[in-house]
Amino acid sequence: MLNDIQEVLYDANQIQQKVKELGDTISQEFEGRNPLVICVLKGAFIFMADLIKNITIPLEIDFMAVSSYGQSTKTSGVVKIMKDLDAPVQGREILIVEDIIDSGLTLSYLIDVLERRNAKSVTLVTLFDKPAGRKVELEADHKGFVLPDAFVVGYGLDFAEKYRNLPFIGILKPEVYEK
Ligand SMILES: O=P(O)(O)OC[C@H]1O[C@H](OP(=O)(O)OP(=O)(O)O)[C@H](O)[C@@H]1O
Ligand code: HPA
Ligand SMILES: [Mg+2]
Repeated sequence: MLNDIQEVLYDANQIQQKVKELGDTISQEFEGRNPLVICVLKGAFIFMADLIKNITIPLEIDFMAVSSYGQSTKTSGVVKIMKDLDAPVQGREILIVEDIIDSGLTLSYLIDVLERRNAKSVTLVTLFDKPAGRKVELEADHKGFVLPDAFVVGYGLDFAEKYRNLPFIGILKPEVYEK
């Protein structure tokens, strides 16, 4: 698996440090608001678990699974809900937890869904941001690292469901997906 990585961008320690900073900021911002923290599966599951351990105020969690990449390194452009939330979001203060914003299509779709369901507020935190990939205008309220224009894996992010368990984020060698 390690042979398929061209370059490690951020290692496990650097990620944990950043996640703690994000947890501190979010704890202050959401004091007294009892946020509903939504994990966007599958990619965000590791970030979600680490982040909420660094949030010190009361919160609730829920999960939504959406998919648009499948076996490719390019978005299909069609965001499919594979699993919906368990509970209504009407009147709730939502914090969406995402692993990466690339084209922005996944999150613009999700934000639209949550607003149509009458969430009170929607705030966006992403660990990784790849601004060069944008197809729609979208900015996270909080972000960890800005990444170069390359396909990355690890810390929850996959290529064809592989590499999610790598503890770091790294660039996948193009020969892995170009063959
Ligand atoms: O900004 P975008 O171009 O929409 O890309 C970002 C989304 O793509 C990935 O999910 P994917 O569809 O691969 O599903 P997964 O989380 O199950 O890997 C990633 O986890 C984000 O949710
Ligand atoms: N890697 C893995 N999954 C992704 C990426 C990426 O660079 N961009 C959007 N989904
Ligand atoms: Mg994926």
